[in-house]
Amino acid sequence: MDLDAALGLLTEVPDFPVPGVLFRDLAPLFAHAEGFRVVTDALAATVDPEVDLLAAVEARGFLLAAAVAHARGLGVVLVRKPGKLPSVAGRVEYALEYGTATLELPVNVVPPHARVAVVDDVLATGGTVGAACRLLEQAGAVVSGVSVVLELAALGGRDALDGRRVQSLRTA
Ligand SMILES: O=P(O)(O)OC[C@H]1O[C@H](OP(=O)(O)OP(=O)(O)O)[C@H](O)[C@@H]1O
Ligand SMILES: Nc1ncnc2[nH]cnc12
Repeated sequence: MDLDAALGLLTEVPDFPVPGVLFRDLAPLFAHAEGFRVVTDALAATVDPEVDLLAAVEARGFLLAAAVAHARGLGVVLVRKPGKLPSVAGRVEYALEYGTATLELPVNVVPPHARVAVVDDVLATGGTVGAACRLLEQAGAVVSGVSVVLELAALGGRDALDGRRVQSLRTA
């Protein structure tokens, strides 16, 4: 299966989770052994060889980052939604395409000056990945780049990331 066919496993769901949003559902891709491998290998190839660590945002980002981490021999910083972490190193609030949210960074997982690549499934407004980048940078890390499966260009996520390097497998 090639990358185009693998990305063809994504489906579009109108008016989810709120009216007016065209939701891009990666569940069929995650459930397809070959499609998932093709996409995670392609995503792994976008990650700067010099990085020390990956970071990902709960929940879909965790799945992709774990596969990329395995492929590249890296660890993953788990950036979490509120109330999950016993000790919080940093917290940011941000706006989503559909609502607002908060992310938290665990203590003692990001070494100062670590070079970190952020992995996620969808870049929409950039609120989520931007918040993760700010958390990592507040902790003293350097964000070397952002790798996503799908970029929704009309929502301006790339511009919201203030010049950080963004690589997407597909732009819609
Ligand atoms: O660029 P943005 O506008 O911030 O949107 C992209 C984010 O939205 C989705 O996460 P969601 O919060 O829906 O969580 P999930 O992974 O738990 O489904 C997606 O997984 C991205 O992280
Ligand atoms: N349209 C969308 N589809 C899937 N995930 C999203 N996250 C933010 N916007 C999204």
